[in-house]
Amino acid sequence: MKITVPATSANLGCGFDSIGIAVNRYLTIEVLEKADVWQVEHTLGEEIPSNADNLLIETALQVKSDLVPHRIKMTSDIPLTRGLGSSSSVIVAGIELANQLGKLELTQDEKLNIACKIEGHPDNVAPALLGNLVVASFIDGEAYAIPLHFPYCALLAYIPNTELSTKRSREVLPSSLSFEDAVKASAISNVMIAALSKHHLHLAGKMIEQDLFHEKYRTPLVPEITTIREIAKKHNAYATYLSGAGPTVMMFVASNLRKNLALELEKLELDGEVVYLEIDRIGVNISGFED
Ligand SMILES: Nc1ncnc2c1ncn2[C@@H]1O[C@H](COP(=O)(O)OP(=O)(O)O)[C@@H](O)[C@H]1O
Ligand SMILES: N[C@@H](CCOP(=O)(O)O)C(=O)O
Repeated sequence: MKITVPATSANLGCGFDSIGIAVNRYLTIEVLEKADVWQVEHTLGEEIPSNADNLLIETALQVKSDLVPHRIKMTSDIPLTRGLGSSSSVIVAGIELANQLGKLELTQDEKLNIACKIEGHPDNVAPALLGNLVVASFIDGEAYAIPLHFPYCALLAYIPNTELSTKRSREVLPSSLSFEDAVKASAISNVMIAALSKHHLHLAGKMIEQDLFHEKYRTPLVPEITTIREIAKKHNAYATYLSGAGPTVMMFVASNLRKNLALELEKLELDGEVVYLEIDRIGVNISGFED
């Protein structure tokens, strides 16, 4: 059996902790034979455990504690700690692993609620589970998610070589906003999602870049976003935003303009890669299950 989960790009600027898209980088786990203890074979680096301490297994055992251990092959082209939802992909894979091995027949809502409880916010786990664009909430332990069609446009990401953990990037956020700012921030996000749902990418992009929730606090951690945004604007990109907690910077741009924008960004010779991405429309996928 194989379980494949896409990467995700959360927030879309003003949709902090609520809105995210699935993108075409993937974590795949292949469930091999039963074993005495859990084994996770991977080449993701020494910091990632290869035993039951791996987040995949920790998650699966939180869902069902008496699962029979297996040997698992894990592969991933989602860069870790870069703002592309690597932890959420593993959490969603772990829930699905427990669901399949434990024959739990969990509903999408149940999977979403478990994933949100573990991750703490819904904006990565919801699109990892459902694909496409998802608007979600996780309040007082209860999660809701509405999948929407993300309009056709190209994605371009600048992925720095440096890591920035979500935990660290959340530490710079304020503990409260004024009532006035909260009203503005929510109105901006409401218009953004309405514009996306009507495929008005220009207006959606304008709103994405007016975020009041998090980007201004995080910009000192990813200062290159300012230059990238200026160049993206010159190339008529719809929007530039900090993907998740960063440090990846995501751009939405018309397909015919993406190549020139990428070439221009490469000229900056930043310490990172400029990569083409597309929307994943499917979310988690299970294949080859044998009883
Ligand atoms: N394939 C994986 N297996 C086990 N743990 C993982 C894997 N991918 C990510 N993680 C865990 O998630 C952490 C990164 O999560 P986080 O800081 O939220 O960044 P990201 O934006 O990549 O989700 C890693 O340091 C690691 O602990
Ligand atoms: N809303 C969260 C999203 C974190 O996404 P990640 O991909 O960086 O884990 C935040 O902005 O903290």
